[in-house]
Amino acid sequence: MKFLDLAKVYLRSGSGGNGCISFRREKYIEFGGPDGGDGGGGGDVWAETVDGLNTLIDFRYQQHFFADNGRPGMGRQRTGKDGDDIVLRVPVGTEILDEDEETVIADMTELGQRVLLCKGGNGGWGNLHFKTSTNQAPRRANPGQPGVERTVWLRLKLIADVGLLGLPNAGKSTFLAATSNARPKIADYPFTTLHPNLGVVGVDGKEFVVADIPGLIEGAHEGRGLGDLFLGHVERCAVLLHLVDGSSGTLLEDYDTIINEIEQYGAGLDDKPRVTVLNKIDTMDDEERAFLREELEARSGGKVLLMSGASGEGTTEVLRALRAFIDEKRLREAPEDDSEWRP
Ligand SMILES: Nc1nc2c(ncn2[C@@H]2O[C@H](COP(=O)(O)OP(=O)(O)OP(=O)(O)O)[C@@H](O)[C@H]2O)c(=O)[nH]1
Ligand SMILES: [Mg+2]
Repeated sequence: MKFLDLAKVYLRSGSGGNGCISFRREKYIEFGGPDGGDGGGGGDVWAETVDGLNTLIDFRYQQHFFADNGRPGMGRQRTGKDGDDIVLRVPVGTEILDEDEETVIADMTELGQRVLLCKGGNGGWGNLHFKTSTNQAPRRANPGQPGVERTVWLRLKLIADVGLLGLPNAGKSTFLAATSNARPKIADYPFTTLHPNLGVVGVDGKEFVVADIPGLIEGAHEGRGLGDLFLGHVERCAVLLHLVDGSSGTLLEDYDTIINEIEQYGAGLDDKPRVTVLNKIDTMDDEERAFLREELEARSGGKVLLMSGASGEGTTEVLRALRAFIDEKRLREAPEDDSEWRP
């Protein structure tokens, strides 16, 4: 089971522009000297860590990054325009690997870190450069150097911000599918190997990662050993989202089952902030909603949100509640040196 986000990208820096062959032409000057300018440099391809990203999902939509070519030099000593650089914006924590998927080219651990992946080709010299004492009218200029092509992998260890809890059939997958529709489930990446019950959801322009973790609780329950990787992820969750199926007819028992499992599991899971949701409210009328909510609030000792993953009702409020806990945790953990802060 891997919580890794992977993306393969194709990069190419720009070629340099050709140098120019040209001679001065002015009134009263019969044989003007060479005045051909140099070609512009080709654009580079860089990677840079930026704020506000915590997945590689953008690279699902764009995999080719080609920087612009430099423009050729021109007469009257004019240098060609440089090609624009192109910058891959990646989250902090991204590793960049060579095509072999083993050689690490760069480990992007700090905010604002920049690494050059493909250098643009140099522009060629114009004939101005080739003037010598013996040759005052060189008919020679250099071509621009070609750009560099390269394929690299981006690899990011995903941090699950939210752990999704609930009995089988509570509606976890439905919730993930409904809330991650604008940003598709990570499992749908054509180029990743991920646990399927993991999704990226977005609310108010920020995204976070929700991981379905009941498998892990069942595992603990049966006394099976669990990988450190997995535990690490749960420990780093900012908040747990507990979905309780309001249509099961066994609301409080269902709730207790999960709470017992959390307590047995240990690893600080029961100290995590929790958002409790009464799900499948599309099956109930207002009276039933109010009644079940009251029951659940009394049992959980906290606020209960109402939601239907199927109809979408209440999902935004749930996402916002999760978001608030995530923001709070990130603020709390922000070091004095804010370079590691990851929104
Ligand atoms: N009426 C209604 N049905 C829902 C809702 N959410 C899920 N369901 C149904 O409940 C059943 C289980 O939904 P899933 O999303 O697969 O539940 P799950 O929690 O992922 O289940 P497991 O993967 O088995 O743990 C499906 O038949 C869904 O169509 C809801 O909000 N309203
Ligand atoms: Mg499911």
